[in-house]
Amino acid sequence: MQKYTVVVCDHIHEAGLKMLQEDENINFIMAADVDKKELVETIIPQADVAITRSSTDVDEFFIEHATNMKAIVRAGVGVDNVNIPECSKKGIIVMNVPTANTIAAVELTMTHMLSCMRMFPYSHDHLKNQRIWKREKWYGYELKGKKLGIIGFGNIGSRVAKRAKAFEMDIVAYDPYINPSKVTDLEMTYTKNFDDILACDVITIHTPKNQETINIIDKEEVAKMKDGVVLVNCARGGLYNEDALYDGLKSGKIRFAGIDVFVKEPAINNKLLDLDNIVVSPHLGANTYESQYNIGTQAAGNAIAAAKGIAYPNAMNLPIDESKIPPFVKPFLEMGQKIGFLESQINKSKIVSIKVKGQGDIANYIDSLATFVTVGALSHSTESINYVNADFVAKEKGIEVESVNLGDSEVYKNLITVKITTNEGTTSVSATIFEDGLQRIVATDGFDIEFPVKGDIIFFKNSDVPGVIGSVGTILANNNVNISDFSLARNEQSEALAVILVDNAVNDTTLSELASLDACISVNYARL
Ligand SMILES: NC(=O)C1=CN([C@@H]2O[C@H](COP(=O)(O)OP(=O)(O)OC[C@H]3O[C@@H](n4cnc5c(N)ncnc54)[C@H](O)[C@@H]3O)[C@@H](O)[C@H]2O)C=CC1
Ligand SMILES: O=C(O)CCC(=O)C(=O)O
Repeated sequence: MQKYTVVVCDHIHEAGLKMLQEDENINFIMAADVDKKELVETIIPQADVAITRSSTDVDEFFIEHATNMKAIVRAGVGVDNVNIPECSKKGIIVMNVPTANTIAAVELTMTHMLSCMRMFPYSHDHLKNQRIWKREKWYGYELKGKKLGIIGFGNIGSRVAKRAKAFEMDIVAYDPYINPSKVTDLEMTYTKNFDDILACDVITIHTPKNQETINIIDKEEVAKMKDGVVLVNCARGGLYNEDALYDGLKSGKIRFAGIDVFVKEPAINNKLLDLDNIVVSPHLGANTYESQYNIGTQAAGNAIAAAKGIAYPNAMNLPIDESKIPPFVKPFLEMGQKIGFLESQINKSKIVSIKVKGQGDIANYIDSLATFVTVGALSHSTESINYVNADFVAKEKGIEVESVNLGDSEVYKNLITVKITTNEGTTSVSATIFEDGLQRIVATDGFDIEFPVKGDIIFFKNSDVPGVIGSVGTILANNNVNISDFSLARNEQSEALAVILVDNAVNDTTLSELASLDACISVNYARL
């Protein structure tokens, strides 16, 4: 009888373990208490499938040893600790369990919010452990009538909003990737201006952790907040910069914080723990019996299906069976995904439609290409998007996806064009791959301009007048931003576009300085 090895790397509910134990095709190894290095070096090489939670990083070291691995099941939502591109390279499918712990995370957020307002753990400790009865010491604040700023209005954020509304809070939501009606239909305020969030009495975050959301609250944002603000983070460590949080709490600018997640976990030596105006929990967002039962059983079921090769529910990547497609197709699919991601960064708003056109032989694979573009375009705003459900998720979000086969290509052997329309405008990017494998964008928004599909890219559009390039160069130099590649093009409307590749990340101050140049029409920035 064929046997498959499923390794459970972190603790999951016993109902899930029982499912694995009882399946006669599964050889199940419980390794939650094994030292991580030993796990990776001695157990992971045997595994067909691994089940992980946030305590096991699926990093290059792990993947290097996953010589037999078909799939990884992340028993939870966030996949920021899974190196998905490396898994794809090795042909390992990554699956998550997206909604099973939503309510647990929502209720923990409310717990933190209330604990902060009433300093509950501190009064409890005073009476229970110190045996002091001092009612006058423990005056708190009410949620009623306070403004709650919610960053990220997905599964968790929207449900926190509904519960907070029942506490008679005024809700202000910031999420550029949803239809504003999702918020306004609930008689809450939708904003595109992040400063409206910073002006709230209580702020909570519920976004994925990615390049755009890391440090979304930093020193500059804390400085803009109301004195005595309360901050809650039950999403991921590092969304609020931990130094900014520490300084804000220490100075009293932030009155209280409720924190479930940390940049480095386990966080037993984190300096935030030294403060007296913080409520902390050891990443317990998903820790309810109900949620762990749901996650454990779903993760085990998915792991069994994947081990047997029957199904890959919630697959987040699609390792391509290269024997089934011509070799030139895979890099185009990868490039299509990058272009979707690029455009979603330069045209940040609710996506209305995605149109993908192909010329040359690649046009025969245009539907697959459209799927990859859709995954790229939605990936940083929703962690539940994958190659299997991309069409479904797009439909659910009211996004029209169209793929067009334009037949032969006149100039390039193969050419793809991706046009993304959002509530705020349209962007278009055409790209090809040259014989030497170089992926190049060859046109964008009506400008014929060539640059590589990688790195940190600034798009600076300006009126075509003298002296602009010099000023742009000076601003970048003054901000220690090193230029690695500079391309320039003009259109017939006397506008110019500079595409500037730089060696390091560009901060908001630099972008604002560029935007303040008289000739500037727009500045956009993307990281690939
Ligand atoms: N503490 C814990 O144990 C748990 C933590 N989580 C974390 O919570 C996060 C959110 O989970 P869900 O609500 O299920 O995900 P979701 O995908 O349903 O919602 C995420 C929302 O964030 C929005 N978003 C993305 N980028 C944004 C940005 N730059 N600014 C504002 N909004 C942005 C998206 O449009 C989306 O509406 C997960 O990514 C995970 O990391 C989830 C479960 C448990
Ligand atoms: O229990 C865990 O592994 C953490 C849950 C979590 O953070 C998630 O699902 O994103």
